[in-house]
Amino acid sequence: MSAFVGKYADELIKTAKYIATPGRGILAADESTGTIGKRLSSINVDNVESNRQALRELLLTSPGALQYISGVIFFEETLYQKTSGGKPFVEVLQENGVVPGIKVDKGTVELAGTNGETTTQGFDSLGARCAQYYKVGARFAKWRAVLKIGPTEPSELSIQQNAQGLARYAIICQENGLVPIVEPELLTDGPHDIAKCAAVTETVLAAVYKALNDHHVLLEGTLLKPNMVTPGSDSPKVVAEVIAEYTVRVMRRTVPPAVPGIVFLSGGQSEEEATVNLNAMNKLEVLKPWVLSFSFGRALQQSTLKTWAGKKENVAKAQQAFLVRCKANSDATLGKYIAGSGGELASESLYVKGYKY
Ligand SMILES: O=P(O)(O)OC[C@H]1O[C@](O)(COP(=O)(O)O)[C@@H](O)[C@@H]1O
Repeated sequence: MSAFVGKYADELIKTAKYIATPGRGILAADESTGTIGKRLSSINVDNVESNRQALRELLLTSPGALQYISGVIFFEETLYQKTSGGKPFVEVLQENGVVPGIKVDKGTVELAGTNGETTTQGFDSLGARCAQYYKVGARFAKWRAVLKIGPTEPSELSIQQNAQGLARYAIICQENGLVPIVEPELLTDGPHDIAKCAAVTETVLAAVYKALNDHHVLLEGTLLKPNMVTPGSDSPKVVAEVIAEYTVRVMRRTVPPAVPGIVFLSGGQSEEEATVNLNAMNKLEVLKPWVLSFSFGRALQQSTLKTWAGKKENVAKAQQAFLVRCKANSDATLGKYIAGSGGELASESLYVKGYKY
């Protein structure tokens, strides 16, 4: 049987295509309570709901920024939050032509018998949760599978479990009207070189697309959120043009043209690195049948977070920093970013060894 064509098929295709509009990308503001706690503690701010709300309000009401953003991923708590003036965040997005999205996974657990490999949880009542999120305005979802590169990793077990998980999640979303963002992230930790990352990313993506096909997922109504292909964190760095060449080659070998957009995660790269790498991919003169854009968390928020530092009097300056990064990444989706023009804090490394999300 070919792809599932449920009642939402046309809408899914339209939404996925809209999110993948050149010049726009996704703000990943879906940090779970634990993850946002780490970000807030880096600026000495308590991880309480009012502070989480304040940070998200700062981002979403940033003057001019949303013109560069086509979708925002929320954590469940944020989906139901409002501005201090009482307007639901979902409405703020809708008024600006931005699609609200929701993280539906429930984090990772260790696969027994492996060297710390994981699978992602969140299938309990997933269909009902998706239906409820659709009711309150969400139109796309995200589920993150995490794999690592090591001497014997990723194992076949981890590749298969994570590919099956992503595919099962994707079809449940589509049955309920949400465009699934399929996110198989290979962590950057390790001494491997870029060729190794390329080989492993290729194998993992091939398994993911086989599983999506097996589960009858409508590819036109999906988006892919992969890691960029880079050397491991303990290996010498390479220039953006090399990263672009390896990354686009792997995508060309594995991602069907039916997929409208590939929205990269930033995975601990500095804001500037992530933007420059995306820009280099879009400058490559080879056939790229999908839009190449961003779904950055840290690489869109870091200088904003630092500038804000939890203080009301810094909000306007922090919003200015956010606008600069949004515009920089928008330019990068068009291959028009001028390196170094994206703010002074943007080159700071965001990599943390063995980072637990
Ligand atoms: O563990 P969590 O809380 O789901 O967070 C993982 C984060 O990683 C992402 O998938 C990608 O974020 P980065 O661009 O910072 O790597 C975000 O969408 C998400 O907030």
